[in-house]
Amino acid sequence: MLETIKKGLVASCQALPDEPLHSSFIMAKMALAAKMGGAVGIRANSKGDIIAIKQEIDLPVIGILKRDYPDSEVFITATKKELAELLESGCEMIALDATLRTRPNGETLEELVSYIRTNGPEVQLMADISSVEDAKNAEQLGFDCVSTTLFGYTNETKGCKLYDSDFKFLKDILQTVSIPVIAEGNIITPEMAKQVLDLGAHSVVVGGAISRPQQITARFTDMIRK
Ligand SMILES: CC(=O)N[C@H](C=O)[C@@H](O)[C@H](O)[C@H](O)COP(=O)(O)O
Repeated sequence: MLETIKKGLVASCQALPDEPLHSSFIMAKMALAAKMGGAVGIRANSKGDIIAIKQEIDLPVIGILKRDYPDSEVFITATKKELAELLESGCEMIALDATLRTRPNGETLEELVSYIRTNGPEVQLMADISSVEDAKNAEQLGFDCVSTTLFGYTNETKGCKLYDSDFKFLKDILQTVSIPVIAEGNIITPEMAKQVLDLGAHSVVVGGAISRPQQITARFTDMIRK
């Protein structure tokens, strides 16, 4: 999958239960629209959405499974249970929270990596990271790539945006690891997508700016009200 998405756009097509477009049917159509627009890969949440997307189009999929646990802040593919479900979805790559935070049920990131390498050796692994330390650790554990997904979404990085200080965080990660770095999170314009690729990102994942109409609409209404 990494070869297919090189220097291309991956569209994240996700709508959680509290979002208006929550529906595997709609996510599959969203993915089709993204393909028609030139996306080379899809990032999607849940076995049901991924299966629906795979029935609609032939692009490779980065699968995740978001689930909240009471004993941990980790919610993107947190435990082996989510990995097992994703292995049944047919996705080419699995992304998981690779922060150094404590996981639910005391499971460790190392255990999860070895679970996938044993049970789905053909599936590539993306580390969703929030810091330079996360990135280093993920490379050591043998992840195939890292993504800047969680920068701005942990207690330590709350309020940060990937584009802050001219994408300083992305530049730091690019200097830290030698595995491919995917730029993801708050990339909201075509210019930003081009910029992160020019900086050296392997590919770029865009979510809300493509597939969350409520976010897109708010960008217009916020500007009009100013
Ligand atoms: C932090 C978190 O839960 N991120 C999720 C990860 O899959 C998605 O909700 C994001 O849409 C995705 O990362 C793309 O980012 P953006 O929608 O900003 O382009």
